[in-house]
Amino acid sequence: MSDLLVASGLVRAFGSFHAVDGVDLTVAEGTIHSVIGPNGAGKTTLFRLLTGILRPTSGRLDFDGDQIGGKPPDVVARLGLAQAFQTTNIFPRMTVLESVRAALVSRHRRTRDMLSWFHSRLTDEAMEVIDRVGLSEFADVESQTLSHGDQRALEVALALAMRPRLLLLDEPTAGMSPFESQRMVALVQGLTRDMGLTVILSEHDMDTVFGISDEVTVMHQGKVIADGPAAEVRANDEVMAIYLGSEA
Ligand SMILES: Nc1ncnc2c1ncn2[C@@H]1O[C@H](COP(=O)(O)OP(=O)(O)OP(=O)(O)O)[C@@H](O)[C@H]1O
Repeated sequence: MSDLLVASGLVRAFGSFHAVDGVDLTVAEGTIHSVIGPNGAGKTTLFRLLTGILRPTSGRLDFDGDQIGGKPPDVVARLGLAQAFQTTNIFPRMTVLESVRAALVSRHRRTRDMLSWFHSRLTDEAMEVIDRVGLSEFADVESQTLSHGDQRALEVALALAMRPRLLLLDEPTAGMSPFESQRMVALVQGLTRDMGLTVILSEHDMDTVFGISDEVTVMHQGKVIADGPAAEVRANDEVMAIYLGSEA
């Protein structure tokens, strides 16, 4: 398996405070890789560095051979690294189909010159993505009326519309019922199994993390304190006792 993403000595400072403090991270293609750690460990800041929302203060970030550190989010997304964001409240009155079509339009950049064949191709492509996340029966439903779990699935669909090779998910099961969480886990596993997608996720629910991940990286105070195969990290008593506490 080749390495799709490699971060080396990644630092992001806010004034004199290092929210991400010399992080090394290697993510192999086709794997599910979780980044965990207590509140304030630096996970969200790390994700913002990966997607280009934040520029690294120093360090290197390579995605499939391209140095992406400091490149703007649209460039990073076009290279194939996309994050599912909580965006369904931006256009609450759009239907599921309209939302995914809009995301596809932004990828194709053909807004002005859309012939009818392009419209129908776009609809087919959108329906494919909607089907992938299990929302076919809700294609014509306004996104604001979807359940919380289905809204998160739509957010994954909007990211998939960018045809990413690497998908970032920040707490994908937050606020979900156990049933909704199981569906999200199955969706993420299907994306890697069927589409060969690589997934990096941050998650507080340890059952989800160790149920789904190939590799786990543990952060604390901006630094990586452990990483490796999920079973090894889970067996690391020090990590479990000190950093995961009663959640372990
Ligand atoms: N823009 C900013 N300016 C100053 N400090 C920041 C900024 N963004 C994050 N921080 C600080 O960096 C540290 C890491 O925050 P971050 O949100 O990355 O942690 P996290 O691991 O995602 O936490 P959580 O699990 O609570 O979401 C925190 O102490 C936070 O206050």
